[in-house]
Amino acid sequence: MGNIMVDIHRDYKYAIEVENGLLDDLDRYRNLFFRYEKAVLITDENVAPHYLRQVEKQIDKAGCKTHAIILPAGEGTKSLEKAEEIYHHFSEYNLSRGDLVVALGGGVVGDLTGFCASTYLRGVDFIQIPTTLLAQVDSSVGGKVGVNLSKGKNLVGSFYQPKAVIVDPLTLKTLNKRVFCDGMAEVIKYGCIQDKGLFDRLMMGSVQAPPEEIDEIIESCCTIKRNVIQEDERETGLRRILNFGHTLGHVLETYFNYQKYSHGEAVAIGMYHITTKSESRGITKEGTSEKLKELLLAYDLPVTMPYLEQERVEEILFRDKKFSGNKITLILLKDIGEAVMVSMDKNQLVEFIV
Ligand SMILES: NC(=O)c1ccc[n+]([C@@H]2O[C@H](COP(=O)([O-])OP(=O)(O)OC[C@H]3O[C@@H](n4cnc5c(N)ncnc54)[C@H](O)[C@@H]3O)[C@@H](O)[C@H]2O)c1
Ligand SMILES: O=C(O)C(=O)C[C@@H](O)[C@H](O)[C@H](O)COP(=O)(O)O
Ligand SMILES: [Zn+2]
Repeated sequence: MGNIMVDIHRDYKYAIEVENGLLDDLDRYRNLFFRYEKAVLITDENVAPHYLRQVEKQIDKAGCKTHAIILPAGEGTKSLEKAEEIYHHFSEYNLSRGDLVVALGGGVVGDLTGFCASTYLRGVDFIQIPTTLLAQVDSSVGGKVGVNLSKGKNLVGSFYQPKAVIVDPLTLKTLNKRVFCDGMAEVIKYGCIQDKGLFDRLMMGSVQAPPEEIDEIIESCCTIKRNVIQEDERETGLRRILNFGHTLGHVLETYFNYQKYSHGEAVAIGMYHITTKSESRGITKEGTSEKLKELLLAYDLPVTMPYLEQERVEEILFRDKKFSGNKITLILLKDIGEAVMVSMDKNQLVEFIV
């Protein structure tokens, strides 16, 4: 059980605490809550019945008045329309720069809440209480916040770090299997890009939610992400490796209007597909894509590319925010645990992945 410090620069230093039962022990954050007169808690309809009251009670007890916003669950909620609704709530509630916003939920709630916190009054403090595996290993850390447009994934957003990340792996007990496996896609991503030991450990046996070891896995992933973002908060270099599998993954999510594939599933197909391509070109060690496929399938994640119309793929692909002019940096594997960045132009990208 650990406390991982993120130290980006003077203004951005926060702890990621990972501990079973932490949601029953928010008293240890009383010095943080005490700083704020009021807090707006944002969550969704699936998370609220399990955890909202528990969190509200403890924040209230610390002397910070709470107000809750319960959103519909699902990727469709990560939208400008919902952001606007949240801004209205903030203004009705007279939220000030001296108040706090709390994201209690998965990556959808976290990304949207962080985005609203980063933009309302040009910035209100926020904390992350992630309740899905994906949010605990990835989205709650590192400060990428934002919303989707129908034309593309996460096209509107900012970098805005939370004041704290509070991870209670016991919340994973109420997740359904599909959502748990989504999170495993990002865990597998970390193994692929930087941690062969983690990849091999996953290959040795199936991890269920929440097993004894899930807290260790969460900590390993958060430590990798912390190290990456401490070196490169704004994704001008190393941070790009966290996007392995995402170039195609985001195309798939957008192409099907965020309905067919969850984020983890789309990333799973993206990682496998790109690795078969790079392997066939001799960039990736032979056999890597087979190993990756075996691991993804073990977590019921998809690997098969659906039929896609090339014109529409290109239209979505070319809006990827990793483009700078005509050039994009694509993340590939040399081997399990070793990512490489390859710069290519639009034509080369299409040739490479389509
Ligand atoms: N900001 C980042 O760095 C980053 C990183 C990775 C992914 N993301 C984003 O995260 C989003 C996906 O997040 P997600 O997979 O957590 O999806 P999600 O937030 O939609 O949650 C998945 C489902 O699980 C439910 N749920 C959440 N916690 C629960 C719990 N403890 N018990 C029962 N049900 C629970 C939710 O209501 C939802 O139905 C995508 O939009 C993706 O782009 C962002
Ligand atoms: O934190 C990052 O950096 C990542 O790329 C993590 C990804 O898992 C995540 O899906 C992220 O939201 C993708 O960001 P985007 O900038 O490609 O939209
Ligand atoms: Zn992701």
